[in-house]
Amino acid sequence: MEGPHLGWWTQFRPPHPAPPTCALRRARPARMRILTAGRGKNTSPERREDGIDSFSMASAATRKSLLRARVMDLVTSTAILPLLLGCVGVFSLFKLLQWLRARAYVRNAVVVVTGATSGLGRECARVFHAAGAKLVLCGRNAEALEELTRELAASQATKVQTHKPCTVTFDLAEPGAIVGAAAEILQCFGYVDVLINNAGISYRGTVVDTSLDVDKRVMETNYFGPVALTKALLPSMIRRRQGHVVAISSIQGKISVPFRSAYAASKHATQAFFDCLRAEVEQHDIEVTVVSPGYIHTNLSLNAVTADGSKYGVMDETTARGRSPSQVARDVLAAVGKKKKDVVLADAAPSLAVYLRTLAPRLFFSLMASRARKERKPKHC
Ligand SMILES: NC(=O)C1=CN([C@@H]2O[C@H](COP(=O)(O)OP(=O)(O)OC[C@H]3O[C@@H](n4cnc5c(N)ncnc54)[C@H](OP(=O)(O)O)[C@@H]3O)[C@@H](O)[C@H]2O)C=CC1
Ligand SMILES: CCCCCCCCCCCCCCCC(=O)OCC(=O)COP(=O)(O)O
Repeated sequence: MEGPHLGWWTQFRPPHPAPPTCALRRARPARMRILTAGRGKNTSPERREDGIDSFSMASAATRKSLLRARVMDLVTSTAILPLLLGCVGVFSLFKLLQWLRARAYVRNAVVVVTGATSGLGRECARVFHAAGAKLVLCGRNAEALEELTRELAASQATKVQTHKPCTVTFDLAEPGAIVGAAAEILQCFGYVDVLINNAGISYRGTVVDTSLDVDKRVMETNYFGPVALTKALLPSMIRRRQGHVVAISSIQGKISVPFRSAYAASKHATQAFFDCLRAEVEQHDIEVTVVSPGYIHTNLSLNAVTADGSKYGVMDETTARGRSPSQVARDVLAAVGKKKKDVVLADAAPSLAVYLRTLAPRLFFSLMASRARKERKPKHC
């Protein structure tokens, strides 16, 4: 007998419902087995007490559905496992091919890294060198560049053939230095395959207190310098119909947080410029990748400038708790190898904040205002 609570749907039940497959029947919870006991006695394929197999008693239609159920059982028990293993195999093969292609892309490629003397730039130099790239290391400090070159030349923990890097010393914030530096870069190996615009400087201060010179300095280093260098190297890439420009931006190129006006503005400008460039140079087969990391454990906060242009000189907790620069450098290598166009390398909250800024701007702005109120109290403002 059916319980009253089961009654309403039974009138829609087909006259000869297909019995559940073995797998399903096994999975059916005990409560349901009790509720359905006594129902559909004629259609149950189980052996009754009098020993008569209900299969042999069933009508033609029921037999057909029983047969279908048994075939399904067979298919699921025999085909699903090989099918699953096949999918895993194809996926692994695809990933392996992708990895091999990415590795081949950077092997023997001429890769320019700006800001190679510290943090993410130095780690990029290490991972691209180990991947077989011909490096042009750029920075302001010639001695630090030479030291890194010696370190890389001495390192042998790689199976691919490595190359001795070339170094070029210049200041990205000096507009007059860029054209000469680009010529020097081109002289190193004769051409450039990948330009990684990594060098940058951060900032701490209020808009009200910050001198315009500081805004300009941050923009020169983070925006106009990389833009000038890219423009200087682009014609040779276009001539060869080959090249890849990478901009190390920041999650602050997508969202703006208080007391970072100059830095966030420079990174937003970077995102915009390189997005435009990507669209324009696609016809010349040139790739553009914008990378937007969250906090990385580097010297960025130590080297940041403040409202009056002096050095901030503090290792912020957020920076100290940031991702390891070597991991981020490996992610940059992977992004370049896969010719990714836009990559965010940040934790969940900043990544979600990017969507919040677009989908619920009022909420995002009030969160930022409350962040400003909290941060204003203890320090630097
Ligand atoms: N650390 C972080 O939390 C994050 C960093 N980023 C970005 O990563 C990039 C690398 O920064 P990171 O490694 O963290 O910081 P670091 O301060 O450790 O390194 C910055 C590098 O940029 C170089 N640089 C600074 N100013 C100039 C200049 N005027 N001309 C030439 N080179 C210059 C520095 O050279 P020098 O040694 O001579 O000072 C140094 O090599 C930056 O673009 C930064 O905005 C993005 C998101 C998060
Ligand atoms: C739907 C839920 C969404 C939750 C979102 C809550 C809002 C969270 C705000 C997060 C702000 C994150 C700021 C991240 C800043 C950052 O990672 O910057 C990277 C840098 O470039 C570091 O530079 P800095 O000089 O500022 O150290």
